[in-house]
Amino acid sequence: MFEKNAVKLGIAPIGWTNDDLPELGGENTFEQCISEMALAGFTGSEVGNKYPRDIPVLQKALKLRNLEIASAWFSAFLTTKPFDETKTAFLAHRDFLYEMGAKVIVVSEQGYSIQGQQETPLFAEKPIFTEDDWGKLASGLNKLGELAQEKDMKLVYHHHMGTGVQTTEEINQLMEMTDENLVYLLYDTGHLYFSGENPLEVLENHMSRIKHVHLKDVRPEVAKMVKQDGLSFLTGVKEGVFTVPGNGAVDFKPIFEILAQSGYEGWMIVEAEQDPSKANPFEYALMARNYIKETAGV
Ligand SMILES: O=C1C[C@@H](O)[C@H](O)[C@@H](O)C1=O
Ligand SMILES: [Co+2]
Repeated sequence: MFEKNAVKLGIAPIGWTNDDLPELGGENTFEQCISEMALAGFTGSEVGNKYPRDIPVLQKALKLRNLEIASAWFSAFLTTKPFDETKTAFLAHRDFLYEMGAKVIVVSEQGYSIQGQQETPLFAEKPIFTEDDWGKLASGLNKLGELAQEKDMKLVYHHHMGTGVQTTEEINQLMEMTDENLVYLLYDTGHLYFSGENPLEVLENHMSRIKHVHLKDVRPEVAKMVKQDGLSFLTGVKEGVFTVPGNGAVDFKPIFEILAQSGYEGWMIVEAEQDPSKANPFEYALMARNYIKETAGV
């Protein structure tokens, strides 16, 4: 399957403490979270709201557990705010990640996004970008991609439910409109499945630009309920739409095969936001680790 040492496996803190819904996992500490990640067999993580921002403190806590920072989420507002506002915030984020040794920067456009709105129906009210929005987004991302390149880092774009870049068509458009040497793609299995896309089609279309992977699974009955009952993204999360790979409807076997055959190198991050009082994060982290070993051989 994968070449030896080609991929590194991480897990996002969002299963322990959820930045979008701070009431989920408020009781879980930073130390518990990173200790359980390491104990479950992961060597990397993204950054959550409980992580110390003091670089030496964070580095020491991670080193003790043989963990690295793979990346962290950045919200861009290229369609709705002056470019310089996003640029200033991006530079601070980039420099923090650079100091932490990360090689990729996760960026998602949040202009007009409904992902953080508790009551807005996800499928009915998803934003659709105008030509002007697309132009601002593409040129802004190219500029941010250049800033990432200054530090020998890569900008990886996170397509996301409830945003203007969600569907296969929108991902294709973004990839066409941006510079292939400046803007790369984060491939998130769960968002594609939830949206009703074919995850394999997106993988095959854009393999050469995929430089970061989120392994997220979906409980199909909850996804169906969110669509039929006009629920919001966050209600879907609270109801358990997402879970760890192997516990839902996404077929990971062909996904791992294509990634491996294409020579993918980089992080695969398990990312399963769900209510930790219903889905014990350590138990689910172990389930994910075992499933990846069995299915992907890493
Ligand atoms: O990468 C991600 C970060 C989260 O904040 C987001 O809402 C989640 O769904 C995701 O895929
Ligand atoms: Co993700």
